[in-house]
Amino acid sequence: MDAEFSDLGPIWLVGCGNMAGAMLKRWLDAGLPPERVTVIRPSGVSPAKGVRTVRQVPRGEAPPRVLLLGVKPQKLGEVADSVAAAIGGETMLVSILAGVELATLSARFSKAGAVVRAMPNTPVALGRGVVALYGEVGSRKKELEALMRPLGLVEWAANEEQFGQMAALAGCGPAFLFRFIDAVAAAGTALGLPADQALRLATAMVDGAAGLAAGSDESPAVLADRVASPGGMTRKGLDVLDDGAALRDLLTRTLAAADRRGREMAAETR
Ligand SMILES: NC(=O)C1=CN([C@@H]2O[C@H](COP(=O)(O)OP(=O)(O)OC[C@H]3O[C@@H](n4cnc5c(N)ncnc54)[C@H](O)[C@@H]3O)[C@@H](O)[C@H]2O)C=CC1
Ligand SMILES: O=C(O)[C@@H]1CCC=N1
Repeated sequence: MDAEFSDLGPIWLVGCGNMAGAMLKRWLDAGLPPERVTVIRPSGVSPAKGVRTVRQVPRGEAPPRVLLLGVKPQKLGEVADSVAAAIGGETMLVSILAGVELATLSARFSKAGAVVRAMPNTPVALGRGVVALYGEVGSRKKELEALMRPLGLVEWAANEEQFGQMAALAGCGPAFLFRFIDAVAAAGTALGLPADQALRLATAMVDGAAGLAAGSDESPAVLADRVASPGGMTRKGLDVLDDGAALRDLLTRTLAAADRRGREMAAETR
């Protein structure tokens, strides 16, 4: 844990669903004191012991150091006025909303001392996620990075277009990989394996292979070659995936579709 991590906050989470909830879980697991966190959610149900949970953005309280916007992009209008009224110059506003541009956020939350976009993914719950960042946070950069580092790999985007591309790859990516696991399991079932066993094998295989790739200095191409014995089984399978760059083409179209939707959403909320 960073020395300064346990001193971060107060942090308010406006919306605490799948994504903000995953971030909170990891922060608490990493040692963030729960009493530094306030969750604002319609149910009023506390997501974790010791976390103050309220139904509406508090009024008349000292502004938080960090306010994480974690609602769906379509809900921005619903929470914007109460959030704008509650923040101050000491507040760093962190938005995880896909497709809502920095300029839109800065205009709505002009009182905030800093406004930044963050694009996490759900594996942050394990501290093995990715967080893309984009914005001008000035002197708050170290504090923001200390907050995000326990979540996994933290990468800054050079510009907002790149931030959207990072969102398509890493923010959406877990869903694409889950589809891949399902597809491998279905293919194993088609070979003749029992479905439950095929899913167990597919999941463990992806977990182990990803760990190997993450811990290796070799490229994925070299690691694939190490699996493929000359004249053996794997090469025949790779030939199918590589034919006409079939897998690469499929994923290029997949990420492009996600990126395009992010740009459409930005236009809709501009
Ligand atoms: N799910 C993911 O993998 C990722 C999601 N995001 C972004 O995270 C945001 C949330 O997405 P999810 O967590 O997937 O959705 P979600 O639907 O699970 O969470 C949204 C939460 O906002 C709450 N909410 C609704 N109205 C509210 C209000 N007026 N005040 C406070 N809370 C309110 C809902 O009760 C819900 O729990 C979206 O903007 C999305 O673009 C970003 C990266 C990855
Ligand atoms: O699907 C979405 O719009 C969000 C952005 C990245 C992951 N989920």
